[in-house]
Amino acid sequence: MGVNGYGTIGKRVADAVAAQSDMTLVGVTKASPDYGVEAAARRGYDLYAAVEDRAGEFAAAGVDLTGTLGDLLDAVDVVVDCAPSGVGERNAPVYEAHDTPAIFQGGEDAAVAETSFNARGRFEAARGADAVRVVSCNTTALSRLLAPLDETYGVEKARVTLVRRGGDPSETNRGPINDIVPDPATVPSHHGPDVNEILPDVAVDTAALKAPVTGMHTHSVNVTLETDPDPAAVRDLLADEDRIFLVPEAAGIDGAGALKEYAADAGRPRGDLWENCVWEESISLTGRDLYLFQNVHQEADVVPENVDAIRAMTTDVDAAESAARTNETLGVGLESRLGDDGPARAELTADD
Ligand SMILES: NC(=O)C1=CN([C@@H]2O[C@H](COP(=O)(O)OP(=O)(O)OC[C@H]3O[C@@H](n4cnc5c(N)ncnc54)[C@H](OP(=O)(O)O)[C@@H]3O)[C@@H](O)[C@H]2O)C=CC1
Ligand SMILES: O=C(OP(=O)(O)O)[C@H](O)COP(=O)(O)O
Repeated sequence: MGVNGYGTIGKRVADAVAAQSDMTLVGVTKASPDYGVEAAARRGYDLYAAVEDRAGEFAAAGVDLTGTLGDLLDAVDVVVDCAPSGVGERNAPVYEAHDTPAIFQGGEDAAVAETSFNARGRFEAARGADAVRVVSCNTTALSRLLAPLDETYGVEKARVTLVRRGGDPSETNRGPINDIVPDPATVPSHHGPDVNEILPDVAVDTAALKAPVTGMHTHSVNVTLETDPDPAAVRDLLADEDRIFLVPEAAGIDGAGALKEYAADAGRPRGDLWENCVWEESISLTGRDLYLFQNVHQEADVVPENVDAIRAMTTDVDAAESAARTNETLGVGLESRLGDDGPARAELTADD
């Protein structure tokens, strides 16, 4: 497969694909010969020009290219488009011209693909598809949370407030710098309808803000269930989800900064958190109303989803097996030894 757009998401998807024994990363593309080319070179990834007219910039910078986007498309059985939001849609005709199935990201409108994708909530719809859209980080996290709740208890209505990061750490041109703003000011935000691209029968209203932070998004979640389980049962249900990390109260992790530090200490590449991070002590019920807080690492949580989307499109591997393979190769499924289910100190290994 190939990655068209070796940026924040693209470089992570490239590494995740390269780690799969049943996949081959043929190469990646960039539009400009900036520092990202060194990351690709260190990993031995063949580099292609995303924009043919700009290939000369690479030669001028002394950067060797293997070819252009067209060459890459002719060499792969699927391309993962990780271009900036809205650019993927412009790339779609090129993929079609090369008869190369494509995976798009959440910055594209749902109409760019035959189906939106989330391994937990909507896997089979991507089987054999020519165009699939992996929903964005927020929608990925909400789909992972609402799918087991709806399956087990029924969801009467979900209401979520999203406090989104203003931009990624490397994006110095974004904000807000000194404000917290409704974004969009209209309610509901686009996130609810995006969740319905994955879980069409779940009623969910979302309201979104942007804050002057870069590390992670934070969700304040309220779900009215159709039954009234006890909090321990909900906790156990979420604990069984490999892509949900229950942050134990005893760990003293109080926000994104500590979460990212925890991930780095755990040896995660780039300090990435592929999992939803749910504060365990926040899980509470008032009658049928469930409440919890979760953090979302926007740069990372869509990465295992892209790997599973490739399998859904190009193989007959089922959802459970694909997720198990992806989780095993990447090491998805954080558990703190300070939590009830965590490995005892004696069981911890250097890889934990
Ligand atoms: N960042 C995030 O938090 C998340 C992003 N997404 C989605 O993922 C997608 C990518 O976002 P992100 O990784 O942040 O973007 P970045 O800006 O970090 O990376 C975009 C990459 O695309 C390359 N590029 C530029 N123009 C083209 C083109 N015409 N064709 C192909 N590649 C091109 C850029 O090359 P160069 O660097 O050389 O200019 C860069 O490598 C978007 O749809 C976004 O909405 C989804 C979830 C979270
Ligand atoms: O928050 C995100 O998308 P979403 O809010 O549309 O779910 C992604 O992190 C991409 O966000 P950006 O388009 O502000 O970089």
